[in-house]
Amino acid sequence: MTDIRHCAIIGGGVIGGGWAARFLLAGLDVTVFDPHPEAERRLREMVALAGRAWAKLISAPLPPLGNLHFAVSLQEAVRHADLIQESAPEVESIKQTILAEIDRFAKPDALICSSTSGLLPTQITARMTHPERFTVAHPFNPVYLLPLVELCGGEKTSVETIARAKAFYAGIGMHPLHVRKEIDGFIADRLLEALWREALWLVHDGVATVEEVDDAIRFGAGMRWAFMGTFQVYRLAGGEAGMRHFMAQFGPTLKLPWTKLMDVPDFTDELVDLVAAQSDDQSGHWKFRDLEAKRDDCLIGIMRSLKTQDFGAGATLAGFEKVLRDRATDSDAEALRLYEGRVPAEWIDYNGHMTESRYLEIFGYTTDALLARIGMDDAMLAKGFSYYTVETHLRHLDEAKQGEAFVATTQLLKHDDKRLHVFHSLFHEDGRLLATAEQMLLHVDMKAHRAAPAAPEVLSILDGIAASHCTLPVPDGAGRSIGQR
Ligand SMILES: NC(=O)C1=CN([C@@H]2O[C@H](COP(=O)(O)OP(=O)(O)OC[C@H]3O[C@@H](n4cnc5c(N)ncnc54)[C@H](O)[C@@H]3O)[C@@H](O)[C@H]2O)C=CC1
Ligand SMILES: C[N+](C)(C)CC(=O)CC(=O)[O-]
Repeated sequence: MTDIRHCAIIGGGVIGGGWAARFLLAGLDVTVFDPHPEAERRLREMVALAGRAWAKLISAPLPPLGNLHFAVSLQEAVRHADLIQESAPEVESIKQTILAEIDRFAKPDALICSSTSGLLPTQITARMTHPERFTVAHPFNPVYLLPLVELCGGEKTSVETIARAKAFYAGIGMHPLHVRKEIDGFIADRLLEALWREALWLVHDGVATVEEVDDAIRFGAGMRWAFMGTFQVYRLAGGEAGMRHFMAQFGPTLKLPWTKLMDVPDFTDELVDLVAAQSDDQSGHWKFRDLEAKRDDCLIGIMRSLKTQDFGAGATLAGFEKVLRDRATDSDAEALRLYEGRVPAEWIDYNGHMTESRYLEIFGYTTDALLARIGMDDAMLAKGFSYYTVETHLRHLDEAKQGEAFVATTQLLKHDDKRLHVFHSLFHEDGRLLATAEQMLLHVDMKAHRAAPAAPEVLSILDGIAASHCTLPVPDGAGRSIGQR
């Protein structure tokens, strides 16, 4: 763990939102400045999406979520931050102004990073007084899932800054790649842009639709790129004779007019309309958030599978889970806070306090929140799978009055592929324990009307929660029956 605990994000769009989510999930506090009126809503939605993704991805105890705050000015956002992640629009003059302002208001020891996709660090830091503490930290969308972050310093960036940034990003589950030469586009976007150019030409020339271009990637090379990149893949394509044979055989084709390389198609209205219309044909039936969730689920599948191979991004994930396990102390582990609210007037009975059935109602909502947390979502229901509660032992311990606030927490006692044994606790806002409910749930195949093993992704989330909750003491009252002293 580094000394960085509080991060500021300037520009909370697609990338700033992704950073906010990754930082918060890693337990860091985050302050965001973005003048756009919709920025906070969009960013909070992204944090929710990322929380869902991490719950599915990571089988290790996560630290408590960091605190999220929206500042009304850049100065307010950066003044207490240990790290500032500039994620404003990709315009050199905007970045120069913002970085100069960050430099002016940040703490002297703050690390200043930019998410730029390809602008030169020396250029964008031209107006900073202390560019030695600056580095580009270029992420990939979705930032909360993809581990790569390219670090590229400018002429004045210090060696310590790069070392500090490397340690920080590695500590939040990323793979920092130091781009040692300052170049436009760094490494990854140079490659991505070459592919993007060729793709546009293929559509422009009527050779293929956007869908056909995507199919050419996703059913072939794209799958192997995910874990081997280009050089390792081509080494194997050279057969036993390896890279030398591959180069001898396919080197000459590079001279054939296969690619357009530096030619950029003009972004005429016709081309933009063509690409946009074909993209609508391909994906217009998807709601934006659903397509994001599908992308995330596919990435999670790839990363979890790579983890079993201890290879590429899977090895990074395994390393991060180890860090999380090592970092988790008994005091870090805590029951999940799943449901909170206030006692409404209609819940009050003739005794002047919350009536008994409402306790079970609250625990029912708590169970629903737990099921959502472990990935038992609408898609799972649509497939015909759910959890049913088969037993509850409810203890009424104290009373709550109208308007009083409460919070319900859950400790996972035990689980296997079909059973879920949980212990809910209901606390009054003043800290009094109001009630507990110990429940057994069964995973059910609703079409077959019988218990069935839960999906591996659900079980892996449960494994992650169990890894944390096994350090908690057995709650007082667990395993009790009526009349027992
Ligand atoms: N979208 C992508 O795929 C990737 C983008 N990047 C880089 O991340 C940076 C941000 O890009 P996106 O998030 O895609 O853009 P975006 O348009 O989604 O977000 C930019 C945000 O900056 C805010 N903003 C504008 N002026 C501001 C100011 N003066 N102060 C604070 N906030 C301001 C906007 O309101 C907006 O919410 C760019 O440098 C981009 O090159 C890096 C990797 C991938
Ligand atoms: C399009 N882009 C240049 C902003 C893309 C990136 O920088 C990285 C990514 O996520 O593809």
